[in-house]
Amino acid sequence: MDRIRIRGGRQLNGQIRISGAKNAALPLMATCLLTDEDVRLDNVPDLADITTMTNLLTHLGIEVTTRQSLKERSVILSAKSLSDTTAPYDLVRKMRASVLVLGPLVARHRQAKVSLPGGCAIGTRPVDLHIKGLQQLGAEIELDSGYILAKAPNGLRGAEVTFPKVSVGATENLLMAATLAEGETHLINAAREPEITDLAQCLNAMGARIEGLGTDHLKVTGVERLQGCTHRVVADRIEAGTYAMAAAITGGEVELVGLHHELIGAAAAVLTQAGVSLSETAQGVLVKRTNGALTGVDVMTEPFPGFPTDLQAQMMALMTTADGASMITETIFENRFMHVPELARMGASINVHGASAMVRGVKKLTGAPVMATDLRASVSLVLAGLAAEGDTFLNRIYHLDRGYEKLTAKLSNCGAEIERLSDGAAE
Ligand SMILES: CC(=O)N[C@H]1[C@@H](OP(=O)(O)OP(=O)(O)OC[C@H]2O[C@@H](n3ccc(=O)[nH]c3=O)[C@H](O)[C@@H]2O)O[C@H](CO)[C@@H](O)[C@@H]1O
Ligand SMILES: C=C(OP(=O)(O)O)C(=O)O
Repeated sequence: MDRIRIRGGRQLNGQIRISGAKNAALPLMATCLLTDEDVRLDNVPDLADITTMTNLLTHLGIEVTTRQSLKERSVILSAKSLSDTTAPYDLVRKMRASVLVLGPLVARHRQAKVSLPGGCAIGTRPVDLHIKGLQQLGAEIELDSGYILAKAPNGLRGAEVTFPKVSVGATENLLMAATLAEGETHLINAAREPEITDLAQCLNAMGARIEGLGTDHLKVTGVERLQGCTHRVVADRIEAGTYAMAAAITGGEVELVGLHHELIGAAAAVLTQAGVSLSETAQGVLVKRTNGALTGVDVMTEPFPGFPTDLQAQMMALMTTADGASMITETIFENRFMHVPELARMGASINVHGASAMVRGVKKLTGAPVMATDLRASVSLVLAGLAAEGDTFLNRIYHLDRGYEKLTAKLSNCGAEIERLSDGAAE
């Protein structure tokens, strides 16, 4: 199994091009199930999760063509006919976002059989809100042998769906399904993440009628059919936030290219408080420490526009060497502190009490062999390794391949000493 070796202590200086967002590209790929015309997506990141979604769509009978130019990758998806409406366990278990085919399949093809995704390292992650919402749109749903069996023989019909809890995935599934439902659908207490706005913009370009973009009340007037379109995937604000924190933890200066300042949102406000300056440039955002030192700040994860849970682990890594203490509270997932014991092995001082972690800044971290069980926890250990004295060896790096395109190249182009070691390479 591959590992990453990081020799810490190098400042990051230079430019990093921000890729298209994984969490936008995945639901966008599922939109092809809503039309028999081609959906072309530009700025699609080259990631393991995109390959998993490609494999799932191919399994369903979609023709997927990938075009790679010097700068970026495009994917053309054609769902002229489907050979299957089943998303099997073996594909769904690899990636929870596979459940996003449920809404589009039942809306256009009037039936779907999708494996229940099950829990994962960060929490139990049920899909009850997806199921209840689709039932409110008229789908008949049963659970059988680990599968969601959904049908809507006469098509879906619009309804008012109030989510009891904000869910990104449930909002996306319902939004896609509602585009082809008869009549009006109101999604109330909908998630407002920029990736949802990106999805709604793509659906509108396909002929959907969605209003209220960027708000927690999406109104969808169903249409009979959707057409193809070309859409550019929004930049990855989580990747950008991660590299902003990498620049800050090493005391360097990095320009994040291809990113609008507003997209970083609450993370930018927290970073500013911690002593990191983010200024707009012609090409993106320049990140550096404001006055040399980092200051401990309290952070609580929340649905957008709050501080994203997908940056919590990286923020914690940043706080390990800040002056003073920082209280980090995770409110979205019940088990998203797996990075804590590994950061502690590198010399961090962190105490967890329930959903909060108290981080007391230390003078330095030291390199160590570490591993993590999810994507963001893994990358937080990369950040710690960049700042640590000595060598860090990161194991189980397949998690990183799910969400960080060209991670080692992007960091080493900015002066990091980081390399991927193939199985058997000497330490
Ligand atoms: C592919 C993708 O975009 N993944 C993101 C998406 O995941 P995902 O869409 O799975 O996350 P949700 O927003 O749905 O989950 C938020 C919370 O709601 C709970 N919940 C969710 C659905 C449901 O039916 N019932 C229920 O109880 C979850 O367990 C969790 O505690 O949003 C998360 C929260 O910003 C991010 O961390 C993930 O990176
Ligand atoms: C939790 C994440 O992804 P997923 O929802 O695909 O597990 C993530 O991107 O941090």
